[in-house]
Amino acid sequence: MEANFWHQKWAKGEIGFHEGEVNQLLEKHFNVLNLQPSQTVFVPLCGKTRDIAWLLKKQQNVVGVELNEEAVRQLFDELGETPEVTAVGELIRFSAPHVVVYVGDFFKLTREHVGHIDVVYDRAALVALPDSMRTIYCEHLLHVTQQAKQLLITFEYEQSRFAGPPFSISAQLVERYYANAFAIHRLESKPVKGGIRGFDALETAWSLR
Ligand SMILES: C[S@@+](CC[C@H](N)C(=O)[O-])C[C@H]1O[C@@H](n2cnc3c(N)ncnc32)[C@H](O)[C@@H]1O
Repeated sequence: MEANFWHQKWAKGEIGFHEGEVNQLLEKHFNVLNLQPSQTVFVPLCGKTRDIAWLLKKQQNVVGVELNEEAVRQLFDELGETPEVTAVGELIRFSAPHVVVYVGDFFKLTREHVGHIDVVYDRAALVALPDSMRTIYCEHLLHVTQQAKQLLITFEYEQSRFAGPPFSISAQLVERYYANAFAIHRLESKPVKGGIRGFDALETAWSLR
């Protein structure tokens, strides 16, 4: 997916992926992560997810990355924070107490940018990318986070029904991307209310550790 595809989605307000409230699977399965207060959660391709506010309330530190600057401005507005904004090479760093979000391309992010990461929370990031980008996404994610354990949330549906995003991610695909790095456990699968574009779909939470 080209950057312009996403910038247009944000400009037109076509952000059906944005939940507007905390993700229920995150809320339900957060405890399996065994995080201590002040540990750091990395949220790739974060948009303006409300999950960040929820993680901050749980006393976690959060690092995110998002292509669209306006989305990140809205994220900080909704957090009630005025971010400090600094240019860092090709990225722009927005920061407030306990939260840093880089504006720019995830693939330009380095280990130095993110620092030590305890857990990755991937909701609607892996599923946002086409097959051709997913292997390199997973490799880069493992590299920058030094293989931090993950709570991964995916969708699964009959891919022939429509072209993504979101793309359908089967258990076999999760294995293909991550079996070399992690033990993979399906925590829960539940139907997506109203489906995706009217088609039946499952939302699944995975523990990768
Ligand atoms: C499907 S949305 C999910 C957003 C968020 N995770 C959520 O749950 O609401 C995918 C997001 O990834 C961003 N994105 C896409 N490609 C990216 C890239 N290469 N680097 C950083 N962000 C990217 C898009 O702008 C979009 O906001």
